[in-house]
Amino acid sequence: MGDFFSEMSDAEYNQFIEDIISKKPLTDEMIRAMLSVTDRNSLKKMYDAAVSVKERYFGNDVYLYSFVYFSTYCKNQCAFCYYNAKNKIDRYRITPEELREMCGELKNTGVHMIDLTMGEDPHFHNTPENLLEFVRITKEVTGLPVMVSPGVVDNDFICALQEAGADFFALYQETYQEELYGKLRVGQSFEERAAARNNAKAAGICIEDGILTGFSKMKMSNGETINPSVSDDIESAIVSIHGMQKADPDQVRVMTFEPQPGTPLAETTQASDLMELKVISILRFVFPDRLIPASLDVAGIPGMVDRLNAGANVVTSIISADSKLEGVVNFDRDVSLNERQRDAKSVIEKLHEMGLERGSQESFEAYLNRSKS
Ligand SMILES: C[S@@+](CC[C@H](N)C(=O)[O-])C[C@H]1O[C@@H](n2cnc3c(N)ncnc32)[C@H](O)[C@@H]1O
Ligand SMILES: C[C@H](CCN)[C@@H](N)C(=O)O
Ligand code: SF4
Repeated sequence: MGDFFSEMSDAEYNQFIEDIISKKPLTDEMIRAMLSVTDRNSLKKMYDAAVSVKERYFGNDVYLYSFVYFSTYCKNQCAFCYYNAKNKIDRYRITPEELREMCGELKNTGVHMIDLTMGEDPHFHNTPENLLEFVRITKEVTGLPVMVSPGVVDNDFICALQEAGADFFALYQETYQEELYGKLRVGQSFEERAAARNNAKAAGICIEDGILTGFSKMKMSNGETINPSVSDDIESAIVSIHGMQKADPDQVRVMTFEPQPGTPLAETTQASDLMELKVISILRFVFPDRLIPASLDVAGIPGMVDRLNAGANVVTSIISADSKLEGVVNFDRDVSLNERQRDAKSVIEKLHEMGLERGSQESFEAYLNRSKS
């Protein structure tokens, strides 16, 4: 028995691509069928279709974001996250002076935007001026657009971030399967998280939403169980893709959950990237003209190649080679700093090998301005 792509004639396959480009919606049956594809040739056809759609809107342009994880303190206890408040790890918080120095180094590396990310650190959550100062420093020193990833903050804070110069607000729902959400973002309101992203959109800031895959075999260290139909990646992805559509995000992502030491989900079996690659292609079919990241945090530059070849057009989590800062998933946590290959120069070299180009800063900022209007 064939699958969604193997049964298509060449004419039907080309028509499928044209339908996607003209934004014909996918049915749940189509999404389920695509997520169920396992045959290598059919996967290649799915990825190639996604790349064809991406090329129609973005050509060979790829955009690069530098990642500044400026505070790893957090008051939350997300079951999947290394920086979970209960995890006994070394944490850091950089100073405004250190940020200024880092921005000076990042300024001319070829990145299009700086992503300022933090745990939900009370030092910034209880005193918003501390984060607003970081946004202003980054804008002043680099002159580049700034993404903020502060976690859930109230509307006044969001409006102040917009006034301080924030261009993008990243806040990932992880899943729109609310029972699964409750097991992942323990004690955190689903509605408040979604509302913060909507408030950022209303404040005129571009927004990024995102989901995780890799929970089909989740194992809670406290012995708690979860209904397999709730943690099933295919059903969760379908619910989540529709959930993300509601807020009309300017960027959408998917990442593979990587179990982290010292966390409630540490014993979960690490899933392959396959589901992430399929979801990237389906995100391209559902959001044909939007930014879709390939995160270096999950599988570095080798992983970036697969994700770009599945329809992504942004490379994120770029960390300069000598940086002492962390990633989030940190696939390379155990690699010594100077062996980490997540710098912009290495990324751009690989893009050229792939026949891709670093997009112009003008085209990136034109996208931001179109999205904000
Ligand atoms: C951007 S970082 C921190 C920003 C902010 N504290 C927040 O939670 O939104 C948080 C994101 O990284 C991703 N993440 C965290 N731990 C992960 C893991 N172990 N595997 C994959 N993705 C992970 C999740 O999507 C999560 O929303
Ligand atoms: C998850 C992080 C992004 C936050 N806005 C970063 N490590 C990434 O993978 O892009
Ligand atoms: S995902 Fe964000 S909020 Fe959750 S524990 Fe990690 S840093 Fe904190």
